[in-house]
Amino acid sequence: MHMSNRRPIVAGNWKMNGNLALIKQMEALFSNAELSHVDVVVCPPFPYLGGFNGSAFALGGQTISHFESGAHTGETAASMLQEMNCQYVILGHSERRADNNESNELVAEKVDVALKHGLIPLFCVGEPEDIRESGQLFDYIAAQLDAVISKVGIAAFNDIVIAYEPVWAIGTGKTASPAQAQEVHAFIRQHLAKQESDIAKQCVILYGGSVKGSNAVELFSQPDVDGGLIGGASLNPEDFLSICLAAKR
Ligand SMILES: O=C[C@H](O)COP(=O)(O)O
Repeated sequence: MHMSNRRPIVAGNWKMNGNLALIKQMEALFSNAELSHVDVVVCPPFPYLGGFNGSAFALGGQTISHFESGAHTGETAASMLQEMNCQYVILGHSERRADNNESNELVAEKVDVALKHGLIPLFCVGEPEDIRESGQLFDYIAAQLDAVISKVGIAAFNDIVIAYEPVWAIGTGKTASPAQAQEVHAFIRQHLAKQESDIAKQCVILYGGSVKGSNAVELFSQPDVDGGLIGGASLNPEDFLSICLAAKR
């Protein structure tokens, strides 16, 4: 049997929350934690990226512009995140798709720009509740994946992390069951495998949506779930640490 060597990732998405005090608390707690089994990422709002000192975790942005630079007021370039020591960037989050009308095609352009600047996209896919109820779940996820595959090519998925986040589970306390998460993660892997089976086996796929210390072990123990993208619980250092400790060993 082929054994994957996928390394777990737990990423905290602070969204538009947090402050300098939270950075201090996080750094104090995480600098003494034994987390050699997992890559921990924190994605704070842009102004706070420069406020982190230690190397207890990697940093990520929450979006980038699809432009490289220039007269685009309010936007942030991939090269700037790279200069501010970011290794990751969240792209295609459902909140940006909804609040900022980000289409599958725009998300694909951003993934392309991120890769060109050496950032690892945390590329989010996931269905709203009505899509799941109408039986279009897999077509919907496939279209989100295909837009990026056709823009950057399947080989680029060596350097892309996928996050499956069912929209109905985000910030609602309504977590996908471990079986529901596994079903979609397996589908994503099979969909990639239609193009390139080794890349499908190696691709890290995170689950996001109301992950907490109390449900993380069960979610992360699913065979195709390689970690999590954590919103609300990433704002509480102890909760976030317990989720990181729950990653597969
Ligand atoms: O990016 C993180 C997700 O949107 C999950 O958020 P949540 O953990 O608050 O449900």
